[in-house]
Amino acid sequence: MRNEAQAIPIRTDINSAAYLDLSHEKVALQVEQLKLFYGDKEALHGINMTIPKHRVTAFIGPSGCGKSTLLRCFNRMNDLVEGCRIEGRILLDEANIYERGVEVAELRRRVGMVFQKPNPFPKTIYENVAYGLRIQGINKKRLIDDTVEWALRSAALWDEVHDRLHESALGLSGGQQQRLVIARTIAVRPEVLLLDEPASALDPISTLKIEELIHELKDRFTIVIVTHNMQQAARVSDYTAFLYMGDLVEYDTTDTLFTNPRQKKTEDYITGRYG
Ligand SMILES: Nc1ncnc2c1ncn2[C@@H]1O[C@H](COP(=O)(O)OP(=O)(O)OP(=O)(O)O)[C@@H](O)[C@H]1O
Repeated sequence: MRNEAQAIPIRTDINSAAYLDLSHEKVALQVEQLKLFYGDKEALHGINMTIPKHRVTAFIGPSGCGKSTLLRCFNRMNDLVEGCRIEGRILLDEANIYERGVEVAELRRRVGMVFQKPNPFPKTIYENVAYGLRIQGINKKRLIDDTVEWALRSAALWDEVHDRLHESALGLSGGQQQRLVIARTIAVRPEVLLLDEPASALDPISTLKIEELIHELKDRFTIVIVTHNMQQAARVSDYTAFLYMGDLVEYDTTDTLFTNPRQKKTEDYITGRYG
C-alpha cells in the first residue's frame, strides 16, 4: 500500500536518490520520474524521491538548479506558467495529483505554500486567517474564532496580536507578517506545507522565530523547505536533497548529507567551492 512506510527503490542513475532508506517513515509525497519543461527547456530531468510524512525536508543547491520548480510541482503552482508541462507522477495519498479531474483548489488547500516575501492580504489580521475558511463557505462565527486563535497560536503569533486582531495586517513587522501568512496557510488544515525561502527576506531574530516555528509545526504537518542558507537547512531539516542543474544529485538525512556526503558535487557545494 502506498501510504504505508515504504523504501525508496535503490537504483543507480543520478535521480534515483539511491542510498536513502525511508522504510521506517510514512510517505507524504512520492515523486516518480518527474520531468518538467518550460517550453523546450527541460528544467527537471526525471526526479524520483519520497517526501516523508511529518518531517522537514530541505531542498538546497545553487541558483537555478530547480529547487523552487520542484517545490511548485507539489501543489501544481507551475500550472500557472505558460508553456510549462510535466511528465511523470506525484502521488499524494496514493493518487496522482496530475491526474485529469483533480480539483486544483482542493489540492492547494491540502498542500499549502508560503513564499519568500510575506504576502498578507490588505485586510485585518483576523480576516487574513479566516480567509480560507470563508472561501470554503464556513461562516459560523464560533468556529472561525476558534480556528483563527488555533492557527495564530500554532504560528507563534497569538501573544503578539490577540489584542489587535481587527487591525490591518499590513501594520505588522515583516517577521510577524510571515508568521501570519503561515497561520493563514495552516488555518485550512493542510497536510503539507511548502516553504519557498520563507525567511530570506527577514532579519536574524525573525528568521530564528520562523526556524523555531518550523520545528514546532512538523509534528502536525509535512514540511518541505527551499533554502539558500545551508546552516538553516542543517538546523531545521531532517532530510536534505541537493539539486544541481535539474538533477537530484543526493538525498539523505541532513546529518549525513552535511557531514559525510557521498557525491563529490555535493561536497563541493557544501564546502563552498561553488554556489
Ligand atoms: N517561469 C519560468 N519560465 C522559464 N524558465 C524558468 C521559469 N522559472 C524557472 N525557470 C528556469 O528553470 C530553472 C530552475 O529554476 P528555479 O527557479 O526552479 O531554480 P532555483 O534552484 O529555485 O533557483 P533560485 O535559488 O535562484 O531561486 C532555471 O534555469 C530557471 O531559469
